[in-house]
Amino acid sequence: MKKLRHLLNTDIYRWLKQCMTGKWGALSVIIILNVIISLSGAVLAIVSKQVIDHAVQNSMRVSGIYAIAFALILILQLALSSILTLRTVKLREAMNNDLQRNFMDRLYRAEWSAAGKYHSGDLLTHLTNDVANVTDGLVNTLPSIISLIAQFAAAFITLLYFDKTLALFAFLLGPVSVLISWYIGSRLKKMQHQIQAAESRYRSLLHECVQNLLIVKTFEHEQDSLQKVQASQANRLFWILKRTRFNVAADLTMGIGYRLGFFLAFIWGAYRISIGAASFGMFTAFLQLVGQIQGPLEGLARSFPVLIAMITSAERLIVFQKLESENKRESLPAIRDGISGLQMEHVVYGYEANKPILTGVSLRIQPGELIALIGTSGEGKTTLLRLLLALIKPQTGDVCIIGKDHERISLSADTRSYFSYVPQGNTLFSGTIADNLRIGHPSATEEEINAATQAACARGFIEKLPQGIDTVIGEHGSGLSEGQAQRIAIARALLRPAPILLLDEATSALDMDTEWTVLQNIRNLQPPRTCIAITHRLSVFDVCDHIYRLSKGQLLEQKKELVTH
Ligand SMILES: Nc1ncnc2c1ncn2[C@@H]1O[C@H](COP(=O)(O)OP(=O)(O)OP(=O)(O)O)[C@@H](O)[C@H]1O
Repeated sequence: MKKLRHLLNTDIYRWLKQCMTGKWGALSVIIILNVIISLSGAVLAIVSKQVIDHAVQNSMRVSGIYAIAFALILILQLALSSILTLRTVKLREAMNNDLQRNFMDRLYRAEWSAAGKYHSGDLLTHLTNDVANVTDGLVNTLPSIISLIAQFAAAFITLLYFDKTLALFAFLLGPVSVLISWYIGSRLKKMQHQIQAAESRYRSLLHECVQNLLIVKTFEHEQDSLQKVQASQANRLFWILKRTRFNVAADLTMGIGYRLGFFLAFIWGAYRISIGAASFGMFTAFLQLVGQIQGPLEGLARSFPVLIAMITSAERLIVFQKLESENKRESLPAIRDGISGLQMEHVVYGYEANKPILTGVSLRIQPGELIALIGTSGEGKTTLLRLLLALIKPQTGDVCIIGKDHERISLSADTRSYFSYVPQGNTLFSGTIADNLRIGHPSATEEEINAATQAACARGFIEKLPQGIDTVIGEHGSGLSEGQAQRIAIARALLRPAPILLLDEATSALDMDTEWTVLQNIRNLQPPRTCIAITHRLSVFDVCDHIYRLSKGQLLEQKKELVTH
């Protein structure tokens, strides 16, 4: 009973129905085409009986007319099959794209801390395998099940008309098939979850190996890495083979049953001819119809694993639908373009309960000030920026933006539009330098781009590149030096029309003079921007208005003279 309830989980069906919104028409056409093609099989059996019986009775003209009808049905079947293929591919691709877009949308809307728990390889498995399983189930398997049922019903009724005993015998196979399929289904579902989990682990590993190619090579880690891949492949193979063995055993059991049924029907038909109870035409129609009853039953049993894969994948995708959303309103607050300050009061935050990283941080930054944030590694400097970006929320305390007229705006996903951010590490996309810069401001003019690259000390080296700003760079800025990539990331942040700039060791790869010039340029921006720069360099302190040190979860202002000497 519990298994039954699990298989009939209404959440899944509600979600699948939602996936089909706007596509019922296209799916209906596919179902109708499938049903027509299936039913034409029963018509073909009746027509073939007429062709043979009239030929045996020497009425060749009537037999010929039926033969033409037979040929026309075959042509119709071919034509409808081609249309069906085209329609199915179109709907499948549309569904695939919608589901993938919807998944990405959920991911972007979800709380950063919740979405960040997933490995990128796992997310890719959801985006590809699970989405493909759901589309395949809805677009291919579902219409095929309906047409198989129609085919079964039509063949059964026709057979009932010709021979009641055989029809009832064939019908008995129905409930038996359903029971066997149900048993197979409930066992397969568990295996399918294991397979998808193994697939996710495998992809995650491959993804990391490819991303860290440089580390693997320079640490001569090739053999270890390949061994890890092999172990993960073995685990994945174990589950795939387990499922395949189970499927083969189930197929074999059913196959033997169906072939035995066909054999008995054959003997029965031969016996009926021998006693003169059936014609030769009836005998051929007979065998076709028995095939058309058993075929659907076999087909239905084969559809079961695909349906189970669809349900399992739907369950995995639904988990993402339930990730907490950020509640973004997407309206731009009024003072976004003005100068803003910041205030933090007694902020406490920890990623895990009872393990606070920030234990009572208070800070006030006046509009237009440039603040240096220092502290030993792991003290929580990046965490503080994440709080400002509302990627995480303080457990207690208050953080707000102070507007030009001293109005307070509490932080939320919406106030992210007040901030521009340069995170640690290389965060460039593959594409041209211009594409990367326009992430900061999609409609930026050439003058704005020039001003931003100039302020970030990036204009000089960009102009020396043969393609200039249209130079194509690789993944994570490959083709550029670390310092050049950092300057493009800073220019991208400067282009964003946001009053507060957050720099997380954004100048760490620059030489001291360039770093100093970049910060000085930021200081001289018009309109001025409030800026927090996390840095470990003493040289930049004289550009800053204040220096704060994060230590043991508390923020303390440092005198410049004390830090620099
Ligand atoms: N997503 C996360 N989940 C759990 N713990 C985290 C997470 N990110 C950081 N931490 C932990 O929080 C603490 C502060 O990390 P944070 O990155 O803020 O330090 P930091 O001062 O910026 O360090 P660094 O100077 O090395 O960049 C560290 O102990 C780190 O292990």
